[in-house]
Amino acid sequence: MEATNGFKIFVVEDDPWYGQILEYHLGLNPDYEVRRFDSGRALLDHLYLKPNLVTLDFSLPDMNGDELYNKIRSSHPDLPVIVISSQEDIGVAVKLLKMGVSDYLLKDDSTKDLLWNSVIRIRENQHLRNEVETLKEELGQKFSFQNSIIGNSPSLQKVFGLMEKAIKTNINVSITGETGTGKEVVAKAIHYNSKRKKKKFVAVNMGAIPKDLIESELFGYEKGAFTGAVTRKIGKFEEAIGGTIFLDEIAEMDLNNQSKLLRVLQEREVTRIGGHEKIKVDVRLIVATHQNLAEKVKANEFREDLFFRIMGLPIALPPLRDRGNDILLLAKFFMDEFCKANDMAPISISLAAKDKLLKYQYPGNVRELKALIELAIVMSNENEILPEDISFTSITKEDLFLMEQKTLKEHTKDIIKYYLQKNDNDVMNTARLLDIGKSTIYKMLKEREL
Ligand SMILES: Nc1ncnc2c1ncn2[C@@H]1O[C@H](COP(=O)(O)OP(=O)(O)OP(=O)(O)O)[C@@H](O)[C@H]1O
Repeated sequence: MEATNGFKIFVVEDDPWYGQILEYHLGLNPDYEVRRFDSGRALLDHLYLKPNLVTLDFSLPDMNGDELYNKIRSSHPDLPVIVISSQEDIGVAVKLLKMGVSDYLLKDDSTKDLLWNSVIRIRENQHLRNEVETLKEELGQKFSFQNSIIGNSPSLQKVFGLMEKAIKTNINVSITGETGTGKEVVAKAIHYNSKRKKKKFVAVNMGAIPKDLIESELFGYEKGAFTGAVTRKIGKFEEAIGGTIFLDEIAEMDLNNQSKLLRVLQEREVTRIGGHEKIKVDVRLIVATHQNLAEKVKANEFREDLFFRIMGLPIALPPLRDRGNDILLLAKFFMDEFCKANDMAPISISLAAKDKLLKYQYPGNVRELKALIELAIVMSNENEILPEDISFTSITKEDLFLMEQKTLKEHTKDIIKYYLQKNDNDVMNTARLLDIGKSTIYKMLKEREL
């Protein structure tokens, strides 16, 4: 950090000689801007100058350390304070540290060095905290609707409208949609645009955890709760306190674990396995599934009471094939993203290739589109994506049929040819099977159309 943007340290010390020593010593670091005050009042009057750190002599003429510290904390709760005292009273030290002072140093021969180290440590902590804040901000930006959820089809606009509603409150949210439609992206965007954004978004995939481990994963355990529990483990619910827990593939949960989850949601508190303490868990719950939960309730595979508790605000994500032109917006987004990440110049896409993308059915939805665009870029000449660069791995007969650009007459010929081959060129049989006149087939054969 440059001196112009220095780290401001305010030293409060009524003994001018000792104050000068501290001021001189700390001033040896050119990054520090040190100012000295000789009373608590003088410091309070200058807090508007926004120091980064304050050191306090415990016994000042106008007030003592804890009184002054309380006053500082009430107006500047995040300002780190180091107390320097000539009293070797462990009780006072513990009390001040409990109140939240960053460090408590005794006035002796080693004070200067201890102070020097303490300032470095506090500065590093502040730096890390700022970095975390900036990253959280960036993450929030990244997950703002416009940046993270690409598309403006009417079906997606409807989803955005519901998300806006979800963001304003703490209501539970249940997201449904085929695989790869962006359920997790939506859950994250709700979290990072809500009041909870500074706390954690904790995602748990219920389908990926063996059922015997779900309880300990979600609610944690105490040391010694079972063989192998060598340390305490904090569960995902506790981890998400103040934030959001996202339970993906909720339909995969077995009935026993469903009851445990229901209890936690009703009581809003968890008890770690092997523990007694009830821990309040203020979390927003978002669940997702690609299955039909109502059907599972009917089949007695999902508890009805849990179903109603988690349903909250339901958001149904449309499959990609129903989002029209969003396919091309997403393709462009993934093209730019991939080129940027691989230090390539931006690439374009031909009209015929766009057409090919629009005709496909995308069983794997957005995830599949992303993968096939990335592959198409790799296969291309790096200037333009052409139809032959695009290959669909999970192609269905329906896709193939729609993708072939043929007239109805051409399709008819293909069908007749197919049936003729299948029936050993038996015209009578083929005509009967297709319910058309045999003369139509003879005519086509004569004109060499088949
Ligand atoms: N509208 C969108 N805009 C940009 N990227 C998207 C969009 N929807 C999904 N994605 C991307 O597609 C991929 C799959 O999304 P996501 O994991 O959220 O889907 P999902 O529905 O949760 O899938 P699954 O059911 O398999 O868990 C991710 O890489 C995600 O970033």
